[in-house]
Amino acid sequence: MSPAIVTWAGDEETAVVEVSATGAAAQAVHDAVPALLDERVASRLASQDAGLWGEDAAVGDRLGWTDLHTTSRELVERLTALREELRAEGLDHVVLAGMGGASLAAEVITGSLGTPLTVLDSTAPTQVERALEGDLARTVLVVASRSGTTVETDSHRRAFVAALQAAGRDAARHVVVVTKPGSPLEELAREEGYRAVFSADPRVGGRFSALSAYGLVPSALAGVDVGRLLDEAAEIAPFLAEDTEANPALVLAAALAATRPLRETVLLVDAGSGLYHFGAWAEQLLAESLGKNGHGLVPVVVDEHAPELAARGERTLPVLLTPLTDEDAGPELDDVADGARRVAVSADLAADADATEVTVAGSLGGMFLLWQHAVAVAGRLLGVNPFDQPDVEATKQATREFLGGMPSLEPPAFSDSGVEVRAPRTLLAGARTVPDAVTALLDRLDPEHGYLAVLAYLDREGRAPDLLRGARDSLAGRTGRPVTFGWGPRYLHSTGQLHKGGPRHGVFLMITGGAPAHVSIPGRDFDFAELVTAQADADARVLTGLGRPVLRLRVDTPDALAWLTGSLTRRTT
Ligand SMILES: O=P(O)(O)OC[C@H]1O[C@H](O)[C@H](O)[C@@H](O)[C@@H]1O
Repeated sequence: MSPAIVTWAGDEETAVVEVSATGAAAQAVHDAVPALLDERVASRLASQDAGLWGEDAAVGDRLGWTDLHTTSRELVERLTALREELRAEGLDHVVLAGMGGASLAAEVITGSLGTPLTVLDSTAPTQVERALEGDLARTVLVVASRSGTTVETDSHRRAFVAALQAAGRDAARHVVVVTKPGSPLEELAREEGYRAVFSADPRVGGRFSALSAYGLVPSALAGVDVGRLLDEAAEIAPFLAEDTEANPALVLAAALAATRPLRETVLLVDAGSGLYHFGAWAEQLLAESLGKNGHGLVPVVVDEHAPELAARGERTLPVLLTPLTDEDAGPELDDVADGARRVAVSADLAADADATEVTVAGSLGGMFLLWQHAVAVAGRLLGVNPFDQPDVEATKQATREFLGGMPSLEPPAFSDSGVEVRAPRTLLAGARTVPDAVTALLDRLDPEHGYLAVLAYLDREGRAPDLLRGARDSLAGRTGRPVTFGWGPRYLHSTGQLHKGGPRHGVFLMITGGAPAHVSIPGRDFDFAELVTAQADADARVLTGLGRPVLRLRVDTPDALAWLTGSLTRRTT
């Protein structure tokens, strides 16, 4: 077995990021990094060489993210001024409407620093209703959408503007927009005279946009010192550009994408990193960047007690997100390979080098940039273009068709204890109870490569998260296979790409429903309840059309949800 690897980068005093790899992950680093050095991949990426992913990959101008720590600087002063201005008017409650890359980073940044921010990336009517019931007189709505056409974000904007007007407010003074230059949203913002418009660098895609206006505007308005975040990224950037074996991005990329056989399940484990929901951000980055053309890694966000960690298979790579502490700062300075900077590779870790594991630690700004570089290089290793998401559109198109009047999916096959069950007859195989229907779905799991995705189109606030977490763990224990969890429609902008475009090994348990609530979307002929239903119907139809097994369970009352999750948990322990 190959010796363990640890590499880190930072100034003379402390490491700012650290990556280690053991077992098969260390072997992958030994095997793959030399070629990355020969091909000068790190320096070419840092200088935005679009040819790194092959002649045919339409990478075009998608590499603007590599120097955001420099180009975003100019935002800092403007944001500080705007925050002061808003505060002076009593506008101190920030709501962010944005899907996927337009909100995940801000959620991590503000959550990690304990700064309050309401992230609205749900179309569950009761959840939207609750957000609208906040103190509107104090609310600043940040509408973030690169394309400017995302239906959820547009619907949230419409609902908020109407609520602000109904509350007698000058709504335009409460709205701040982040979008790309020339988008329909930018045009609308100018027409409506919204408070501020931030034109974000069009060369930066959503999941690579943490350090752009998408991550920085809502965070700064909520109260974060975003200059510090850029400083942290700037500290690590030179190390990521170096064609050396100590480059932590090359080490992480190789550990992720060059194991033989490929460890296709990546367990993202928060081991006390202190970073809030970093796993959810990295999940989108991995799933959308690498999950396409039948290839990809399946990221699974878990805690340290997840059954998947106890039963690590041959194809599972645990990636532990750990805190960056002085004790963790790596070997003594004597071991430093490059005298000028504290960056080194050690081949003699005391750790159990046979167990395959990766650990990653870093400052928040450093972590964003490290992972983006690593995933871009992993795309090259896996032979995919990390900057497109070719399969996301299918569900958007089907959603439009359902909203345009296409009849909803089939009637339920049967109901059991308040749970409506829908699935193709071939999948149900005669099941007449919920537990039997779930067993029929799990029977479809490939024992070597399969994963189960639990997808919940439910109100995310309240008891649902706890109930579903327990059910997820139980299903993972019962099947011995990885179980991912995603809130709909949020996951459509994250793992949705992988479900449809990645390896054909997923089986899908979709849970929908909730209390009846009518929350209208001004100017549209559908409301939030119809929108969320259309989105679930659409994704189920697209997945089924691709031959993926999908079991749909509808629960309309809290009791039915509690019964369902109890039944999933009981059956599995
Ligand atoms: O920023 P927007 O254009 O609204 O897009 C938001 C999200 O939607 C799409 O579905 C993409 O798959 C995501 O990568 C993106 O982050």
